[in-house]
Amino acid sequence: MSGRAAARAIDALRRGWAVIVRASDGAIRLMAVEGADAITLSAFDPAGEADILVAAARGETLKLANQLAAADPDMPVLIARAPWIDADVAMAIADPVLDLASPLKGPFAAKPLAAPLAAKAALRLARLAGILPAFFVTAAGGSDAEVSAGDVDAYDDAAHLAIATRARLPVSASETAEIVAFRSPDEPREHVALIIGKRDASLPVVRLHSECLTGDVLGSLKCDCGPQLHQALHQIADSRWGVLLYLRQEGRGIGLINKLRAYALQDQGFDTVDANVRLGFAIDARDFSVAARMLDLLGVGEVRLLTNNPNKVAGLEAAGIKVAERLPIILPANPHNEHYLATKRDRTGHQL
Ligand SMILES: Nc1nc2c(ncn2[C@@H]2O[C@H](COP(=O)(O)OP(=O)(O)OP(=O)(O)O)[C@@H](O)[C@H]2O)c(=O)[nH]1
Ligand SMILES: [Zn+2]
Repeated sequence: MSGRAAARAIDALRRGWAVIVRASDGAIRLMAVEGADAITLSAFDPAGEADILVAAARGETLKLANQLAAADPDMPVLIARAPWIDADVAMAIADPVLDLASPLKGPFAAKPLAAPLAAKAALRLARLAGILPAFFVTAAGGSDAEVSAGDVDAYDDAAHLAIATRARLPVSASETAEIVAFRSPDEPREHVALIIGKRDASLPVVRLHSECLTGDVLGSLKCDCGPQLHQALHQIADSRWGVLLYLRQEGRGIGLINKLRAYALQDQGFDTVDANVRLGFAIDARDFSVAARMLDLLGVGEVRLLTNNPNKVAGLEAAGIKVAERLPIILPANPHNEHYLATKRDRTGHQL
């Protein structure tokens, strides 16, 4: 297993380069639809025969399903290439945000997948690369960067995360705080922990905060992240001691650009859950084992967790951290995030 192969494949896909994905059932050669243009597409596929692989949910919107969908509803769909499907049409097939502006005409036809496991690994790679889950696909061949399904799965394995450095960091919520930075050799995202107060034998109050550029930095009113971050820092400062983990899991794990695509779908009337699904991603793509590993490296095995999300409690416990108590973190809604908070309460089990 090689973290390097997955890192190279992710980098290549983001740059619009070809990648070969190999699984136990075969291999496929792919290039991201996002970012392809007439020139790169004809270099990738001179014969104009590459089919288009999309997530099951996108297939559903296009009224297409894979031959194996009955057994596995998450099975990606391979759309047969037709001569009129160029790079621009493929982008309209890939990106649901464009549906209003360019209603898709078709007819589209689904083809059986030659290597379903390789196709599924390709879609996992799309999430890790923060791109739309849509690819031009040909049979494997040539000398492009190659990655195995096992490499893809091992890529964000938290096991290799280590403490890189630590320093005192007085913050407005508490002058007694220390920042600890974590790094993994395989993965560029740097997570940090802020330890607040004086550590003692009592259970720490812990908050897992997933990065939200729009809310944390720009003061977005669409979500509750910014105020929650500051409230959490103060709640921890008011306890004996605790830890805030700042996790680089922007957009519940789908990345900034895909989150903003989800926002564009929300502008069209979809809620936060349906927007993720429509893009072809899980409702919540986060993996809390990274948080568990960080706590473990800090010597914390049991916590009082600040969250309204029972899935966070379950995720952390599944990864080996004991959650002695769940502490709610409740903030007033505003007119822009009222619907978002109601969706979290009604559709993702948040206890608000
Ligand atoms: N994909 C997507 N991500 C969003 C959206 N709104 C906010 N986010 C992301 O959701 C994450 C914030 O979730 P958290 O506050 O950590 O967790 P939570 O699941 O709401 O649970 P709590 O602990 O109760 O706050 C951040 O990564 C945000 O970027 C959205 O509409 N779509
Ligand atoms: Zn947010």
